[in-house]
Amino acid sequence: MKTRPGWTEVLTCAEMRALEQAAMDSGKITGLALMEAAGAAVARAIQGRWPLPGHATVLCGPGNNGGDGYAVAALLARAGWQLRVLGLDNMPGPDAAEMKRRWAALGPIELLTCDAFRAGADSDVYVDAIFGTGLARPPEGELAQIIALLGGLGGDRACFAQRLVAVDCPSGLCLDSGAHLGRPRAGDDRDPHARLTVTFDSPKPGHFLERGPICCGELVIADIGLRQWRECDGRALRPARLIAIWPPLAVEDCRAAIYAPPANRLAKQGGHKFANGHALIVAGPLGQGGAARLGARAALRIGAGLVTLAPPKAALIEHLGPPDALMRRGVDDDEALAAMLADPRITAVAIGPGCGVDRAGALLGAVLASNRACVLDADALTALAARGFEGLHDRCVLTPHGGEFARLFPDLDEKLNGPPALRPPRHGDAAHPDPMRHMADLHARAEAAPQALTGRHGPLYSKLDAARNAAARAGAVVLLKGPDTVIAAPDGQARIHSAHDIPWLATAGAGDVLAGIIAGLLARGLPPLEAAATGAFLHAQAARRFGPGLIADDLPGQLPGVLRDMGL
Ligand SMILES: NC(=O)C1=CN([C@@H]2O[C@H](COP(=O)(O)OP(=O)(O)OC[C@H]3O[C@@H](n4cnc5c(N)ncnc54)[C@H](O)[C@@H]3O)[C@@H](O)[C@H]2O)[C@@H](O)CC1
Ligand SMILES: [K+]
Repeated sequence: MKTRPGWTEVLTCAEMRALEQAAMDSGKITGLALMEAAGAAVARAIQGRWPLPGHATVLCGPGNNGGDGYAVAALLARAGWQLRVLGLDNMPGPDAAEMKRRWAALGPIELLTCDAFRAGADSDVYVDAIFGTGLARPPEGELAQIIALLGGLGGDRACFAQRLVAVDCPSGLCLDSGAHLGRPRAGDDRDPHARLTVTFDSPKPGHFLERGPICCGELVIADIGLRQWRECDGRALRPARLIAIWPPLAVEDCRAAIYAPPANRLAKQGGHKFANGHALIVAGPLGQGGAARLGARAALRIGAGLVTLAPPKAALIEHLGPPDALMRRGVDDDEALAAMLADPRITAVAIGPGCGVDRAGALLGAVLASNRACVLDADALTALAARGFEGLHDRCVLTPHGGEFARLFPDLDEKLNGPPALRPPRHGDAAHPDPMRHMADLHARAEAAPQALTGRHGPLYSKLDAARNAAARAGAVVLLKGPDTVIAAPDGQARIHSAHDIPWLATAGAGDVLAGIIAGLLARGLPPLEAAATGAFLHAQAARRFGPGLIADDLPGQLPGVLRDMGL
């Protein structure tokens, strides 16, 4: 698969509202015009996928998402579609009311109830315009049941999933977090899955996080005329930029980021190998060197000029094999490491993979005192949790998975996932004797007290919030791993990399390779946030390029092809 790397800006729901308000306050555009543009974008997306007019059922909720639904209905009807529109007996805001009035001149509005929904004839397309960014609490009563029906409660999951078009999001999804309000965080069978979601101006975090990518289906980002406010005045509305690195969107490429690092301290050395930096990968005791070797190989492949592997002297014998390009130097203690790091040509360090917690704890002080750009992963994170954050600085990149994050930031983890006793087992946890039973227990407890797993008031605390809070507290870049990787810097800048499409990347040693790629990019002079975000992307691209059957050893060898695909 050849994809060009791209990125797109992401707005939280509050930022989206602020942007819309700024545009309307300028007097140059009205809310009604925005809603017309939104409705037109959804109608266009439907007509693009169902070129022949057919039957459509449009479900309109109480607010502006519902207003978009009435606008879609009117446009489809004018294009020759047969429409069935269900809505609420309420008085929405002025723009949605105008759309409702316009539709009412064209056709009837049935009351949006379960019975009415079930009674109607089958449709080619179902448009979910019940809730969008305004969802503030879990849907209840009839609306909750209709949403559950769309999710396949009546056994119709497969039948709706291919025909469901979501306006902004499948209803019930919190667009700031990607979780469902008042529902088990790990998801639920009743969550609607759309074939297509059309969102406006910019994606929201919930399109990329947690259940979002699974429930939204194909994501279409429609320009509705807000761009000029986002690009000019919008800066003031969004002090901390959030960017999603999202392969299908080729907005810009990251070629410049990789091969013209702006801050390469050694650039003046021209084409010399030291101009590409020197990465030091700390390795562990005899018999545990594989993880660090994977990282070292990845650092070489991503273009670090030199890579040195540093195991204890007694373990050097384990590293006699390839790659021959790799240098090896024994390091037994913190003094030896400090002496090695006195060489200014070493531009980045990675410590943790296969290191052993004791050795990582003993060497961590020397790594941090050297003030070098560094990646702290695996055992180094466990050691850090025990030792505290003193000495961390803004050139450190912490790469925890969920379990390591919980050890480092237990309060943030609890805010995100609920008390440890109530969250699903995950990577890094002590093995649960019976994971299936454990999940069943969790679901039962969540049914009894849904607020135990997610809050009942939106927006929910998100993985993005957790990573940002963690980065601010640690004073370092935090890369929180998962199918949705969030990377945050202490100043609030953040990146999301969504990789739900490559489940085969969850394989032993993949994290060690990621640490090596980031160390290689840091060694080349990339700033820590960019090194971590670009690293996460390249790592995922390598897995995409290889496909299923991947083992971590395959990843570094894919990197040259990934770079070639990007035109490098
Ligand atoms: N912000 C923008 O720039 C634009 C927004 N548009 C549409 O407007 C939507 C947001 O509109 P709204 O803010 O009106 O919100 P929604 O239409 O998403 O929410 C509906 C209303 O229901 C109420 N509500 C929330 N949770 C509820 C619950 N559980 N049960 C019952 N009622 C509940 C809220 O008070 C809200 O006003 C977007 O998703 C999008 O579809 C578009 O028209 C284009 C421009
Ligand atoms: K919706």
